[in-house]
Amino acid sequence: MIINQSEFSVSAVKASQYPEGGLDEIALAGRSNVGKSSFINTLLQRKNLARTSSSPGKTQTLNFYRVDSDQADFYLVDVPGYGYAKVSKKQREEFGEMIQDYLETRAYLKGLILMIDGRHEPTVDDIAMYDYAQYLNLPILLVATKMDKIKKNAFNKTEAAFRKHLNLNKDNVTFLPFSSVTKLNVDQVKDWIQARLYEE
Ligand SMILES: Nc1nc2c(ncn2[C@@H]2O[C@H](COP(=O)(O)OP(=O)(O)OP(=O)(O)O)[C@@H](O)[C@H]2O)c(=O)[nH]1
Ligand SMILES: [Mg+2]
Repeated sequence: MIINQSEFSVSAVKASQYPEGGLDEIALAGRSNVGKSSFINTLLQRKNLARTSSSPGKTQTLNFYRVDSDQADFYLVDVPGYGYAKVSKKQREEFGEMIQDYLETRAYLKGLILMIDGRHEPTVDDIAMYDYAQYLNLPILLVATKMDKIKKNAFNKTEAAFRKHLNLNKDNVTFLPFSSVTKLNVDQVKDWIQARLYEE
């Protein structure tokens, strides 16, 4: 897939604000600071389209990015990170509701990219999110992020740590190590998205 153009489309906190274009959507979920917004910029070859930050909790709304490609056009949807301690309980509940509403009701949603920090074992929150993603019954691309921080010969350790906590032997799950710094596996991510856009 070749990406021709991309633009920020809309921020939403409720269904009435989702875009009406009728395009398929691919959502990104993962802990705060795991690298979701960086992943979008890397994939779309844009420096600062999605705002990134070294302090967690940067993305607070569902952000829809419209992507024009040589295949079908689609939206990438940046979802606020979970497991961020510095928000109030009420705020966390509102976040949860906003994310659940979107993931459970959006008919255009064709796949979920779940991002987990490749430098550490999956956390309790990561495992809960993975279980929830299974319940949603969507194709899942499980991405191990920040792999530029891991030596090549330790890659299998990361995968083993993931396998220890998450059942990866499922038809709907694809696992990929990734780095926004070295652009590791960007083409494989694009291939996975492309396949989702032509699935019934
Ligand atoms: N080394 C390295 N750092 C990365 C990578 N991806 C992201 N980062 C850094 O991790 C921090 C968080 O990145 P973001 O992309 O803002 O993370 P996010 O998941 O969107 O965070 P929230 O919006 O808070 O949920 C930033 O300091 C990034 O520069 C990567 O592949 N390698
Ligand atoms: Mg973000």
